[in-house]
Amino acid sequence: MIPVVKSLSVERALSPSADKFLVKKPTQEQAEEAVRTLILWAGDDPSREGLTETPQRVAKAYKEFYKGYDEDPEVILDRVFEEVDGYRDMVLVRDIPFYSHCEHHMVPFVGKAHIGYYPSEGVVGLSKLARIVDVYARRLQTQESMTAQIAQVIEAALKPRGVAVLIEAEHMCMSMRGVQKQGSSTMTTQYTGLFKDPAEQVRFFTMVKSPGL
Ligand SMILES: Nc1nc2c(ncn2[C@@H]2O[C@H](COP(=O)(O)OP(=O)(O)OP(=O)(O)O)[C@@H](O)[C@H]2O)c(=O)[nH]1
Ligand SMILES: [Zn+2]
Repeated sequence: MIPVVKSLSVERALSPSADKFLVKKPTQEQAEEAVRTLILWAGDDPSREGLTETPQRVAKAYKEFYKGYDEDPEVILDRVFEEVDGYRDMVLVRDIPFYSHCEHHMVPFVGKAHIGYYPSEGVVGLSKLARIVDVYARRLQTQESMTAQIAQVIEAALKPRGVAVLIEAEHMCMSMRGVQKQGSSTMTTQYTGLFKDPAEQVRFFTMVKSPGL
């Protein structure tokens, strides 16, 4: 859940999934000023030559890192293909790479998502599953909420007989700072419908980890 930013006036929805948390978006100038403050906080001089254009670049990069706030996953999953000649077995898209930022430190966590589902009324374009991963990855959240949100939106849009989402990632907040445990990875899973059955979970996991192309 995204907390209300009380110091900002109620004006603009932060994201489609957070309609009730309305905040005013700062101007480009305000964003750049905030970056200058952080450069000072780091101990450097924002007016030295190498750093003068940095605030502008960081503000631009943030637009890319967090563009998921401007995207609606339900629109992405809008198109369902019903003609699949009776295909009913699992559809699995695995090894979808993503870059995200944890909401606790705003430091990257990087990994792969695997999404499986059993179709009922139709199938969705395969690329759309990867796009859904990016929508949530490009917002601030925890790995757990990202996993749950991906499963929920597929469930709502496709009404499949079951959805399985597995995410594995390395959190830079655990490797480059804090506890400093390089190479540890975190796995999260969310299962609905048929995937509540442990045998289905084993099948999903076996397919995810089977040798690739
Ligand atoms: N559950 C969960 N925790 C996360 C995620 N990303 C970062 N964290 C953790 O968030 C926690 C924040 O803990 P705090 O004690 O409030 O902050 P901190 O002092 O910076 O913690 P340390 O990382 O232990 O130095 C840390 O344990 C992080 O490892 C995530 O996606 N899911
Ligand atoms: Zn973190």
